[in-house]
Amino acid sequence: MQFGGVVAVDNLSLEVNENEIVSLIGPNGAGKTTAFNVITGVYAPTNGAVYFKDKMIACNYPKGPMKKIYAGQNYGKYTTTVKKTPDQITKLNVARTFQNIRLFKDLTAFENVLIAKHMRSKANWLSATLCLNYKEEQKMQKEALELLDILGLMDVKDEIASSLPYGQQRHLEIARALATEPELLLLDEPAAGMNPQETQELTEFIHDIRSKFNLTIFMIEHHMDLVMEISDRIYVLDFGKLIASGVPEEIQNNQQVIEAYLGVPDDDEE
Ligand SMILES: Nc1ncnc2c1ncn2[C@@H]1O[C@H](COP(=O)(O)OP(=O)(O)OP(=O)(O)O)[C@@H](O)[C@H]1O
Repeated sequence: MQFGGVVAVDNLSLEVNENEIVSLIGPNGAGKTTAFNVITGVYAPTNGAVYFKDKMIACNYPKGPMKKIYAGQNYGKYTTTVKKTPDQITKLNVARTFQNIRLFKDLTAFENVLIAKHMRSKANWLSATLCLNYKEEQKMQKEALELLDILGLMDVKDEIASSLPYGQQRHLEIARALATEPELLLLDEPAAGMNPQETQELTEFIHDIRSKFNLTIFMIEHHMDLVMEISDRIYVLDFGKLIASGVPEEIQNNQQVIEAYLGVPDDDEE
């Protein structure tokens, strides 16, 4: 993925298998969020492809002015264009949360989850307003409440999202992502801004939702305790390039990773 002359993600190839928890780590600016944005259809890759359950959901190759300035590898390898919007990718059962929380700030916690439920539904807001599809609407409301309960947000279901403490807003974002009934859940720095105790609770919580919702989880995270405890496998990016991949023990002992990342304490690390 190249932005003008900047190669943000360079020849990255990775896979996440069903039911795994896989983490993508690396220093600031390594290209992690860009990789998520390519996977979820926010950006078309400059030269590359993304597959979900063996189906191509994105594919692109250098075109127009990019033909001249493309600085990556595998020129000529990709020859088709497949571009699904983030919305279409959500409908394929891929959901994500964002580094900077993106809730509907002026709606309640319940409404935030209910809107996400509507993503899965044939009913639209108009038919909901006119009380068409009454049964489906009732079912979605019930499921939204169940999710709020599981996420420990029942007490604040009628609170305006922006008025909730930060930790609860993060939980609400996950509830909203789960409401779209994903098979693959992408979490972009879910523990950002959390203290060690909240981070530990989140670690257990991510474990729980994987089994409860039969999820595959792909996660960007800077909190190494969480990453090392929870990940089945880890990929490490540095300056857009993959420098290591493996199980947590391999990553912890990889000299290149230690130098690039683990050796440099993050500001919010203990
Ligand atoms: N829309 C964009 N236009 C231009 N450059 C971009 C754009 N998005 C990202 N970049 C650049 O791509 C590189 C990778 O950024 P990215 O945000 O993906 O890194 P990151 O690993 O997620 O960092 P962080 O941990 O700080 O979130 C950076 O050099 C960034 O400035």
